[in-house]
Amino acid sequence: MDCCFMFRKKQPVEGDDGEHRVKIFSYSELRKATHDFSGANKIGEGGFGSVFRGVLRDGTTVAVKVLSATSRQGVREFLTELTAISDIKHENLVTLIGCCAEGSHRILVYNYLENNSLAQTLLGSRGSNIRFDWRTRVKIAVGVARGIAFLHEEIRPPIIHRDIKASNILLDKDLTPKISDFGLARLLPPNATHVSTRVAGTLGYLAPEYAIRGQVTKKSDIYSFGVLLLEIVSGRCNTNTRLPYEDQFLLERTWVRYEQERLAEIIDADLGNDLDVDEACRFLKIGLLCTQDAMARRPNMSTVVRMLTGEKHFSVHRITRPAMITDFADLKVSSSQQKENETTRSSNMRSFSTTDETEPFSSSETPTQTSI
Ligand SMILES: Nc1ncnc2c1ncn2[C@@H]1O[C@H](COP(=O)(O)OP(=O)(O)OP(=O)(O)O)[C@@H](O)[C@H]1O
Repeated sequence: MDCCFMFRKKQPVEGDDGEHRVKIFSYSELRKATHDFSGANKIGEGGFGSVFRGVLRDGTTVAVKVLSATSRQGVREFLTELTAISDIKHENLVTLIGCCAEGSHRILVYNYLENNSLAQTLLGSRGSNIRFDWRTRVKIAVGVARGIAFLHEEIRPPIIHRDIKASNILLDKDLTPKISDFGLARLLPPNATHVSTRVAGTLGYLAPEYAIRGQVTKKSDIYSFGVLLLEIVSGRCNTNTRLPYEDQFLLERTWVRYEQERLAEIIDADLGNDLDVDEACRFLKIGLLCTQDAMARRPNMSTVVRMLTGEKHFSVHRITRPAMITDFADLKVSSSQQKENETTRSSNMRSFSTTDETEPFSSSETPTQTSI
């Protein structure tokens, strides 16, 4: 039998009254809903555990996430954390409906999103019937950016997602993007991270300071979003080892084309003529802005939203090429193009416009670039 667990918020969301409820499901109800967690009902497997499609007694279709790494957490502690997460509601975040914490079982119940993840639909090799036209991609990019901005800037304390990537962007029936897995890092035992368990699918999204030093800040989410944005515009995964070596890494490839002033070649060919090329190139440049090595040079998320929507216009701005970008001598470019690129590479930077020069440099980190 369902019941409701009354909780006083540990970490209140601004503007709320401090009182809220988390729906508690019994293990037997979730077992029934998912046909005993059958293989046929399994829709995914992630670093936190397995995900099953289920139908509740009232007919609601849900996604049931059976957590694997949290069994050491006590019921009260688990519910307290979950209560904080379930308070967080936004159009671009997956809604947590409730949970189960019986014995060693720790299970989360979410709204079911009909159109799967961006990883499976836009980037997946299995193909999908969804047509991601340009306006849909804009809606997805802006929606994800708004969801992250909400987590970073509108709730207290802010939530750093830590794992922004295409498989964590789910799509509802109208292709509205919903970010999943936010706040779940709090449910892990101390010193544990689910990221390392699925590093292959995550690696290309990790900011250098996160990958090398384990340093997690809002700016590491911004970096991951930048990579995701390149994927949305190009329609391809950030890493594709089936391509020739120089094309395998999307961020590198985008940099090469940017330096060659051939950025439009990065845009997904499937879009045909159905797009605004200038807007798509602007999105790619925002992706490059977000993936700069220096955290202070990456814009914050609400600024990214305004850049994407065109409310913040580019005038003069500089993007620094990440140190990891290799030398592209093996790329087949015309000799005149090559010459032109040499000049650009020697300065190890590129410029494009934005009306706000100050924002990306707002932290204490001093940029070392020269003026354009
Ligand atoms: N609310 C949901 N509605 C529909 N499908 C879902 C839902 N939540 C998860 N899924 C499916 O389950 C899959 C696994 O999700 P999960 O978030 O556990 O792992 P992941 O994102 O693939 O990997 P990781 O845990 O490393 O981030 C998703 O890719 C998606 O296909």
